[in-house]
Parts: sequence; C-alpha cells; structure tokens
Amino acid sequence: MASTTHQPKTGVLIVNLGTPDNPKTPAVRRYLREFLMDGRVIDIPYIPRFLLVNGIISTFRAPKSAKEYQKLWTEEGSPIKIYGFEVEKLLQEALGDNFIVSLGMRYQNPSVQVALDRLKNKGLERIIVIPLFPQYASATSGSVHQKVMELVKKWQIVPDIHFVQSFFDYPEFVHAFAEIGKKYLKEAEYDHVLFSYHGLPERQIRKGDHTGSCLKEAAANPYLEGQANCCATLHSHNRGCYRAQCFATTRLLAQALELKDDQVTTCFQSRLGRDPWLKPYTEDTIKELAQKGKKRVLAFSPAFVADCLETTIEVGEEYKEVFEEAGGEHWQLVESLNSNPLWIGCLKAIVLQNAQLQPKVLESRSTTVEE
Ligand SMILES: C=CC1=C(C)c2cc3[nH]c(cc4nc(cc5[nH]c(cc1n2)c(C)c5CCC(=O)O)C(CCC(=O)O)=C4C)c(C)c3C=C
Ligand SMILES: [Fe+2]
Ligand SMILES: [Fe+2]
Repeated sequence: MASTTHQPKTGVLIVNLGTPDNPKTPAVRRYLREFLMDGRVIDIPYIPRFLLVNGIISTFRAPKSAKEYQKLWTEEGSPIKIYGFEVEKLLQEALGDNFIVSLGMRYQNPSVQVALDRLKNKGLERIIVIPLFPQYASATSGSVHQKVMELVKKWQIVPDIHFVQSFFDYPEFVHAFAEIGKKYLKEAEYDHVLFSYHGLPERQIRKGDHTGSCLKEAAANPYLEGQANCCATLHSHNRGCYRAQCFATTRLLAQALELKDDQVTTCFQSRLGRDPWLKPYTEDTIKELAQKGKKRVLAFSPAFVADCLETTIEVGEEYKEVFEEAGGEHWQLVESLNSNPLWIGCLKAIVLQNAQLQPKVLESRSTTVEE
C-alpha cells in the first residue's frame, strides 16, 4: 500500500487599515465611527470616546473627510482597496497552491471576518497574519492582532497562528521602496529628502515603553547612551517602539539611497486632536526646510504600503501647498509600493521566512495518508 504525504496548506491573511465603502458622508461617517471607536486607536475610556466620535467627529470630521475622499476616489474605488485586491491576486500567484491568500480590512470591507472565513474549514495547519503596516503600532498591527484573536478563538479547530509584528527591516522592503525613490533621484536634483510617517499620540509611545526613558530627550538614563533622541537606535529595550522603528526605517532607506544624515529628515504627519503627537510635525518641518532655502524636496511615506488619503492627498497635495506657500519650488511625492513586483517579492519573502519558522517537528507531522 503506497503512502502519500500531504503537506497541509498555509493560510496567509493580509490586513490593511480600510477605507469607506464610498466617498459620501454617511459611508465616511460609518468608517470613521468603526475606526475611531477602536480603543487602540483613540485610547481613552469608552464614554468620552463614544461622545467624541459620535459628536464632533461624526458631525464635523465626516463631511470634511468625505470631500477629501472624493478627490482621492477613482472609477474603480479607493486606492487602498484596489491595490489590496491586486496584491492578494499577485501574491497568490507568486506563492502557488500550497498557500491560500486572503485580504481583509481592519475597518469596513472586506472585513477581517470575511477574509478569515475564506481560510476556515480548509484544513489549514497554520495561518500567517501580515498586518500591512511596516512599523508596529498598537493602533494598527496591534489592533489587527486583537481582532484576529477575537474571531479565531470561536473556531472549533484553531490552527497555529503566526503574527508578523513588523517588516520595516526586511531587506526586500527597503529595496522595494528605495528602487521606487531612485527613479526620482536619478531624474532630477533634490535639496532634501523627507520621510513622513503617520503620527501617533505621544501617550501611546509612553504606554509601550517599559524603560520610562522614551521621549525624555534630556533625561540622564542608561538607555540614552549620550544621544539626544531616545529612538535614534534600535535595541532590545525599544524594539517594539513605533517611533524607534520609524527612525530605523529612515536610516535603512537613506543608506540604500546613499544619502547623508544632513540630506534627510524624519517627521510625523496627520495629527488628530489637541494632545501632543510625535514630533517633529511634518508641516513644521516643511516650513523650516523652505525657510532654510531648500527649494526642491522629495517626500517618502514609508509607513504606508499603498497610496491612500494620507499619501496622495495629504503628502502629495496639502503638504505641497504648504511647501510652496513657504517659498519652496518643487515638491515630489514618491508613490507607494502599491502592486509593484518588488513589493510582491517582499511579501513572498515575509511569508516564506515566517513559514520556515514552523518547527521541524511540524514538517515531520505532515499528514500521512494510507492509500
Ligand atoms: C501607518 C499606519 C497608521 C497609523 C499608525 C495610524 C494611526 C492613527 N490614525 C488616526 C486617525 C486617522 N487616520 C486616517 C486615515 C488613515 N490612517 C492610516 C494609517 C495609519 N493610521 C491610513 C492608511 C489611512 C488612510 C485610509 C484611506 O482610506 O485612504 C483617518 C481618516 C481620514 C481622515 O479623516 O483624515 C483618520 C481620522 C489615529 C487617531 C491614529 C492613532 C492613534
Ligand atoms: Fe490613521
Ligand atoms: Fe524612544
């Protein structure tokens, strides 16, 4: 009797932030409500969060954001979703039949529930979850992890679940972004290169800092090692710090692009509310660069893997206006990874590397079927 070994398939769940179903105010309000009622995004107690989101944000922010989404929308829909589906298809093709790739959005559609249902009851031994955020933040990757766990815990058979925490330091990620940017640096001269990351309330960084040293720039403590910026190096004590991961991303990209320290600046965009967010703020940085006489700036948005409101509209249009009003002459946004083949190759590398983390014992446990 011949015996055949069946390697169980691996599920790959890729999850991005999400976007409204359409760019009209009611759909944008639905999206903002789901997004901002997440206690990892607006991390204040439930009642004040409920009042804020259903009051000011639903009344004033939703119609304002809807206008922005109308500028962003294409005939096929919102870019973050269009690229999401393209990436799902291309990654499936790249990985082949031993994997099932499924796309979910943390907020709105296709929901994480729908994406996980596509992986349910398929006899999967393992699911690799890749939140599509290069740097870890509780508000993004942390929230995806929480949502997946909430849903999967109800399954009768819970497979191995492996979460990818961050991927800013994968050489394939750095290479993909750098190659897209190089195109611009070869075409023209730039006075400065800006790396603008999505911001976070400083409070959220402090909550994840077990050393008590982060954001205390001048404090004498063993973690600063004489540096002015506590996140200027990545060590075991701050490995999960979003801010430290953003600075590390800039260093890796600057190295790949052969840029010197004084040619690049890291800054943080999209502040919401009055609390202090990560500094320097992108808007302030842009004004300072223009005041210093920088006329031509190239802007990367390496916290995003697909073009979206935060890149195309905020960096590509709004910050361009700020720069030009302050005396700048040429502002260029580097487009995101979108469905670039280098990005698909990067995702494939992330999947294969994490699939290999599967202990040897699992390989030898592959189901043996007697025929
Ligand atoms: C890089 C990842 C992101 C982090 C970190 C993040 C934190 C964060 N965001 C808000 C509030 C808003 N973000 C909005 C849009 C938006 N945010 C991200 C990514 C991160 N957010 C993306 C990819 C997008 C764009 C989605 C799209 O449809 O194109 C918005 C909505 C747009 C608007 O009204 O301006 C809000 C609001 C907070 C409060 C936060 C951290 C605490
Ligand atoms: Fe955001
Ligand atoms: Fe820090």
